[in-house]
Amino acid sequence: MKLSALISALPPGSVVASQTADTELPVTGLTADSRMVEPGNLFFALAGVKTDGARFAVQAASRGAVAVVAGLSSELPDIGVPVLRAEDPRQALARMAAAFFGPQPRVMAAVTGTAGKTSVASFLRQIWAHAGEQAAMLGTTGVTAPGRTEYGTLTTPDPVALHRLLAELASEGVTHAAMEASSHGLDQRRLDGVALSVAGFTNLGRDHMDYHPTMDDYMAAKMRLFDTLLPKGAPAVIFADDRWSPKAVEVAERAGARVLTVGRKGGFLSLKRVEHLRDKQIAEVHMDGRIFEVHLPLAGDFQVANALVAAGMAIASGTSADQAMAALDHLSGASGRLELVGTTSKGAPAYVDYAHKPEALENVLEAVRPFTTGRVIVVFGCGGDRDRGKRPIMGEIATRLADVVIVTDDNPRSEDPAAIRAEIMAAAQGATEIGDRAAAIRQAVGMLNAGDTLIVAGKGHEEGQTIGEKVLPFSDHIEIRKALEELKA
Ligand SMILES: CC(=O)N[C@H]1[C@@H](OP(=O)(O)OP(=O)(O)OC[C@H]2O[C@@H](n3ccc(=O)[nH]c3=O)[C@H](O)[C@@H]2O)O[C@H](CO)[C@@H](O)[C@@H]1O[C@H](C)C(=O)N[C@@H](C)C(=O)N[C@H](CCC(=O)O)C(=O)O
Ligand SMILES: Nc1ncnc2c1ncn2[C@@H]1O[C@H](COP(=O)(O)OP(=O)(O)OP(=O)(O)O)[C@@H](O)[C@H]1O
Ligand SMILES: N[C@H](CCC[C@H](N)C(=O)O)C(=O)O
Ligand SMILES: [Mg+2]
Repeated sequence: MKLSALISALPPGSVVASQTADTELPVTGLTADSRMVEPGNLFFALAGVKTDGARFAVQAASRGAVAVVAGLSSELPDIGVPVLRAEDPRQALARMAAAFFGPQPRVMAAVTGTAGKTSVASFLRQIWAHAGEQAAMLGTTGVTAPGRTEYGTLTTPDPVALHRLLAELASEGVTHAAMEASSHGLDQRRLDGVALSVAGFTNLGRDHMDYHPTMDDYMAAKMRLFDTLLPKGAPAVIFADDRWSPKAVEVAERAGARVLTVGRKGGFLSLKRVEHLRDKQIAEVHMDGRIFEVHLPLAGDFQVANALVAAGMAIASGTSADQAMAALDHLSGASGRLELVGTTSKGAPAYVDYAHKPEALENVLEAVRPFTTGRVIVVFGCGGDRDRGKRPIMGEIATRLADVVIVTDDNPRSEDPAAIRAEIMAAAQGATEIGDRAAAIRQAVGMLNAGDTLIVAGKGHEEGQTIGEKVLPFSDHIEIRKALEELKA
């Protein structure tokens, strides 16, 4: 593709080429990482959290970059290749990547919120598939599409990886794709080239306070999905019962979206009654004067919320209400989201859950209480090199809502694991500290009596424990199963 074709994918004037630039040059690929530049690539010099890509423009040029895109005030040495100046180089990258790779599934849906994104994206894919569509999802757990499942690393991939993937999916016949929009992804313009048909919002709680200076800034990043990325008049499906819902509705309405609210206070899908059983819930949902009885085969109040957001997004994107509602009776939970891994011979269940932030932990502990006649036992830790402020908050929540709390390690990364545990323990009166996560799980499983429930929180679907630079194989599922077997032996 010619450089001129990529430039014309952007709004006029948003990128300016130096006079010497030959815009008829062919571009062989796009990248923001100088180490990945191949001859003929267009290199994007982006200012990042750790460093500034401008420092690597020389390396990019020497590896054969055909031109460099940089910010208006970014200081570049003379690198001997044409420079394009962009007002918003991250947005230029996203839009050019979309133009470079071409096709996307016809119906693209994105969901944002602090908790529930993976679950909603997974449910939406399942509803579409149930309705006979070729459907995919991409997010924290990787990519799931007809004939492919791949483990991923980022919740929202960078634009180049994202658009390469969307083009592949489209060429494989996928017509519907649900993706997660993380606040990092939205803030860093990773989704700015996606042609959205529908967007969703679940809730807002404390997360990533190491990256976003305030809650308002965090909310504003999430709201880019509605006020910048969603085309005017397109549907915005918003969970109505969260503290931040009114704000989300206001932003989406102001941006000209067709706002559809779901939940107890929802106007589009209105939740009237929920009956909680141990591993299923029966919900009565009203829509347009019609009454649907949903038998959701999942535990946890929050899964009803996620199912309603997903159903709302499916209906808003063309699935019939009958098909969407019927599909809810057949949903499987996303891997590691309040997932029942096994039970003891006395019938006590052991769940794996991905709660790694305060509200999620609160929700999951509250969700199991109604069907726990004995004790709620929780094993959890907090990740290193991530928001430190959440550690004591999670310690307090665990001791308030569980009967037995075991504090352990969860991806200490470059930090001292004992110091992380100490920050949690400071607010977790009466908790036990066992650093070795496998030993913590074994101890918790060994304690289970009839009527008790175990929650192992924080790692969900993860398959490794990151200690320093190393990722050691680790799975909560495997450790729970091992401990249950030892108990039965
Ligand atoms: C903090 C953060 O979000 N960082 C992301 C960001 O990196 P950055 O631009 O800030 O990188 P940087 O290291 O400062 O470097 C600046 C620029 O110089 C370039 N560079 C750097 C070194 C070099 O030798 N040559 C070179 O060209 C880099 O490629 C980059 O373009 O942009 C990169 C490209 O898209 C991402 O890979 C990277 O994600 C890192 C790996 C990461 O861990 N991100 C996490 C926090 C994240 O994004 N999480 C969210 C949310 C998860 C959730 O829901 O909880 C997600 O969507 O996964
Ligand atoms: N609607 C919800 N409200 C509150 N908590 C929820 C909700 N949905 C899920 N959770 C909790 O959050 C955890 C993560 O859920 P999920 O993976 O669906 O969210 P996510 O937004 O994708 O999270 P992440 O940003 O970490 O990828 C679950 O294991 C559960 O504990
Ligand atoms: N996407 C999240 C996942 C956190 C999962 C938890 N196990 C941890 O390591 O903190 C993050 O990178 O902040
Ligand atoms: Mg997720």
